[in-house]
Amino acid sequence: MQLILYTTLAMLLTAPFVGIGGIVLAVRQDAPSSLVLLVAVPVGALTIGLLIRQMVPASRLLQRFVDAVNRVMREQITGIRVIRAFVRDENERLRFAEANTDLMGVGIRLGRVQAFFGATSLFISNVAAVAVLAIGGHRVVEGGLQLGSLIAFLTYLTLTLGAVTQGLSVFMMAPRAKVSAGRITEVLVTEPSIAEPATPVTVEHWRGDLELDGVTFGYPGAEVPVLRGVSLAARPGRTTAIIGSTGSGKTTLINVMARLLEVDEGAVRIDGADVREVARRDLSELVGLVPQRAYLFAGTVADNLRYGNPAADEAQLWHALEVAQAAEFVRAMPEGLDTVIGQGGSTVSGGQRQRLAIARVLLARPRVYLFDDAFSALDNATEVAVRSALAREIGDATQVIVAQRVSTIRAAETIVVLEAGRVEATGTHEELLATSATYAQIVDSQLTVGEAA
Ligand SMILES: Nc1ncnc2c1ncn2[C@@H]1O[C@H](COP(=O)(O)OP(=O)(O)OP(=O)(O)O)[C@@H](O)[C@H]1O
Repeated sequence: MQLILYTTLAMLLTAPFVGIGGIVLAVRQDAPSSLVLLVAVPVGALTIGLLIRQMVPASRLLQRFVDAVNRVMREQITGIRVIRAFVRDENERLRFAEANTDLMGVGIRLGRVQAFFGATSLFISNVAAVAVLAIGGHRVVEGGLQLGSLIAFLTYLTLTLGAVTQGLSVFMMAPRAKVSAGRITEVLVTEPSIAEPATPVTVEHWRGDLELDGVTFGYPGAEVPVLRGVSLAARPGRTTAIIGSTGSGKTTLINVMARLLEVDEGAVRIDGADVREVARRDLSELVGLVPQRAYLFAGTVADNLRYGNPAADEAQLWHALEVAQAAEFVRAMPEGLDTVIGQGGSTVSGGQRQRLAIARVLLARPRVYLFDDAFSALDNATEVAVRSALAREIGDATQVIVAQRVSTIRAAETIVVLEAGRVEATGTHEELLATSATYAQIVDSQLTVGEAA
């Protein structure tokens, strides 16, 4: 897109002036020789036009193949460890070679037409020059034309034909630019599915009383909904845990609570206000989420923590780290809070990343904390320490915890058992042991594993 804009400004806009100016000046130098221009310009324009038409499909293909090579390369770089672990190097090499061969094929085809394009325009221009010399030369000999005028005419001729070639060559780039423009437009016209409310509700003091009422949600294009008629309540000052087998919809449920996904039916309410009626900024301050895969940005530890609260001072950062049991390892880092973390948190371990993400959300001081499997990479002792420090720190805020381990959730005031997107049972650990077969099964499987170990 940048290239076509530049060439349009630099060439397409100037070409008509140069072309027309050249013709006018040439005719003024010598009218009879201008007959050559009358033939050369249309012939040149037509031939070049036809060549460009030839290039259009190839240019379009080229853009697609460039895409394919980029896609394969990106996948291979991201998945390099998996490729090595499964010794798929050779297959991947072949996949890359295949994408590259396609690109090379169309590149060569296009290169050939382009080379022909250059040669043809030069040929037309030279034939025209020979014709001018033949006509004009006679007239110079006969004394009807000055030698200087003939040379000047030749210059104007070259200028005019050059302008025609240049002007038309911009169209050569048009097909690729059109493909690119299409993609940019696709992004620009995408409407966010999470809309800002027209008249947002304002609540003076949020308490964080979270309620889900008959929530149904399905991912776009999926045949069956992931969540079906889920109703539950998470009260301030209490811990509500969600447990269920893999794929039962726990992460989806958490995302619906934070309004990162919009419900299809039912409603999510905080302090009685439908989250769709709450301004998105208010909601993001109200609800703090530690996602399943905590993401850290390239930057220092402090930068990452301040993502939760840009105004936090050092003492607040250290306090949050203490609560998240992260202070010790941050202190041990070469530059403490100013240690640079690699992109995506690549230079810290999974457990360290989780603890930094917990510290980050603590700094934001939301009223509702959503922990999506946020303790999974911590050993038992660290998890217990984090959980008890958290409980003291966040006091009467609402806590929703998704976990796989029963030990993480057994003390929660309310445990919700999610099965295939439905609430199968709700209660305390003891109640569920007596009433929910699924819960008893989960507990049993973990005990067995524990005992066997
Ligand atoms: N972005 C998505 N698009 C389409 N389907 C999705 C998407 N994310 C999740 N799903 C589907 O929704 C279902 C529930 O996924 P979800 O991640 O909520 O489960 P979960 O209970 O958190 O699982 P886990 O314990 O493995 O993290 C799965 O069947 C999954 O295939």
